[in-house]
Amino acid sequence: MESSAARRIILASTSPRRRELLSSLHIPFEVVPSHADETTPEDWSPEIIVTELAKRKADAVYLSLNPQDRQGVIVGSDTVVVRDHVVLGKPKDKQEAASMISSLQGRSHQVYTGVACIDSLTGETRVDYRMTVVTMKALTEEQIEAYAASGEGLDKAGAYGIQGLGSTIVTGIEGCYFNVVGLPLSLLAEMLASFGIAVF
Ligand SMILES: Cc1cn([C@H]2C[C@H](O)[C@@H](COP(=O)(O)OP(=O)(O)OP(=O)(O)O)O2)c(=O)[nH]c1=O
Repeated sequence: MESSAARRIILASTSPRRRELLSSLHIPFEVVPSHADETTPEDWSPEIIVTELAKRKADAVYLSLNPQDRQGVIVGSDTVVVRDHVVLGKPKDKQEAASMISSLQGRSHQVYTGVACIDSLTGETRVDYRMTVVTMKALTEEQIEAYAASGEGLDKAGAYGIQGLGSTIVTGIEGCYFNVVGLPLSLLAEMLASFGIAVF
């Protein structure tokens, strides 16, 4: 298998979480923020939304590279929370954050993350996703307001962060933890391996 040092990895993301998660694989990478259009038709399923948006994010960076700089593998990713078939992205303010948490507490929901990898040398693209079930404890109105007021969930799908204070309101998960935080590392490692990049 080709050495990972021979291929660049470009993370097409503005997310500090995705950067931290990718760092934990101990492979060199660079970050190029991607500003793709994230609007989607109403009737798209969560699977289609996250795979299509992951691809759009990776594509935007691919297209921004000079043809002579196209050597690395570009990684794009997108996360949504789904409750009763309703897709929740990031809240627009603390009020919407409180209403999202109110709808998620005391029950389970799904978190979908799509990952797209583009080999910028050949244009070959792989896209896949993972789904994790997250269960949240029942919360009082005061607890919901206090958590929303912390601001932690404002830049996160579903208005919470399982990796922060949100850890105290999540009672369990089924599936990949890293998928909830925005980058399913076991899936990513498989996708990189298919491009000849071994993480160990
Ligand atoms: C549910 C959940 C989501 N999140 C985050 C992961 C994603 O960064 C974010 C969902 O928004 P995304 O639109 O997937 O990503 P982003 O805008 O943060 O970054 P990018 O530039 O790559 O598009 O929510 C957590 O950090 N913790 C959680 O528990």
